Amino acid sequence: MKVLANDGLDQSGIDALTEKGFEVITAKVPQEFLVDYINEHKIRTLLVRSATQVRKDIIDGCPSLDIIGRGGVGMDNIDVDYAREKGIHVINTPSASSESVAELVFAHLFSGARFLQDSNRKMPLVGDTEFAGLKKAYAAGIELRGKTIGIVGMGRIGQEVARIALGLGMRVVAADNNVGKASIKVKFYNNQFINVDIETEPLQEVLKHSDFITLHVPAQKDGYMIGKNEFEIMKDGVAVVNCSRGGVIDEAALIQALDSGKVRFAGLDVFINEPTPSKEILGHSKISLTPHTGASTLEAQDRIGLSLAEQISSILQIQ
Ligand SMILES: O=C(O)[C@H](O)COP(=O)(O)O
Repeated sequence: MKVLANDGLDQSGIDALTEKGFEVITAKVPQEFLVDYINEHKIRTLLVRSATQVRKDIIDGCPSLDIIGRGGVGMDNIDVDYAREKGIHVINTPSASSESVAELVFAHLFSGARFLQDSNRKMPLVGDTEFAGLKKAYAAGIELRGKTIGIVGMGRIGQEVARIALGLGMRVVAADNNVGKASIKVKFYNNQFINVDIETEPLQEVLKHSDFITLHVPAQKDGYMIGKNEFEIMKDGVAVVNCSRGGVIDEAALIQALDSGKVRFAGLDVFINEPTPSKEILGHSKISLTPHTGASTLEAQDRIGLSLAEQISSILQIQ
């Protein structure tokens, strides 16, 4: 029983699968050779992250496949319905990375609020006499405490963001077409639990009233969710973070809003044309940028590996 983990797999998953008798191959097979590789090696389970595309050509070309597994949440790189129609099991790990993605949201928020991305870029480049100038340029930082964070998408990650925000003393507002009221349980260090009910509001209201906006929605099929019109209704000096999918924000409109000062800063873990961001995004002093690493923590990948191994064993009924 061969498993090809084409975008890698944490050792936890490799060990758990090997223990059950699977042979786990972690070769990174280029997209164009994937069909031949899977057939030649009689692969029955294909595991991917977001890099490998599992489209109709792979599904039709590889009749040996029983399972397609996504180590992560978003399955926009897999033709899920088509694969299921063909009788292939398609699985993912929806809850394994929520904490890690939510923490990255705050890494971007703190970075932008205190100009870390710009000082990291500039300090190695300036001479002694210019440091004072930089200090002045970075003097107008802002605090998160007491500010309003607007969470767009109150799924697992959105709720984890809310938990951290409440712990930081932020006011939380949220929009979600599917969740009317999110009940969040917050645990504090003294082991006290507090239940907080967050009623969702229409997107426009959240955009209007938030100091910070963070997006937790799937890849958009019908154009940008946040474009010129949406930036216009936001507060002056708002900050926007996107750790969901590239293409949710219109990047040209974002650059314009940053340059005009409408948007104070942006944090982007995802962007159009991944893995290569546009020059404008890459060099912008007001953008804190990461290369789609929301789920890339030791803890999240460990949980993802274990979850995939458990699901595969259970589907194939291996005790
Ligand atoms: O959908 C996800 O789980 C994230 O976007 C993570 O993607 P990655 O596994 O490619 O890091």
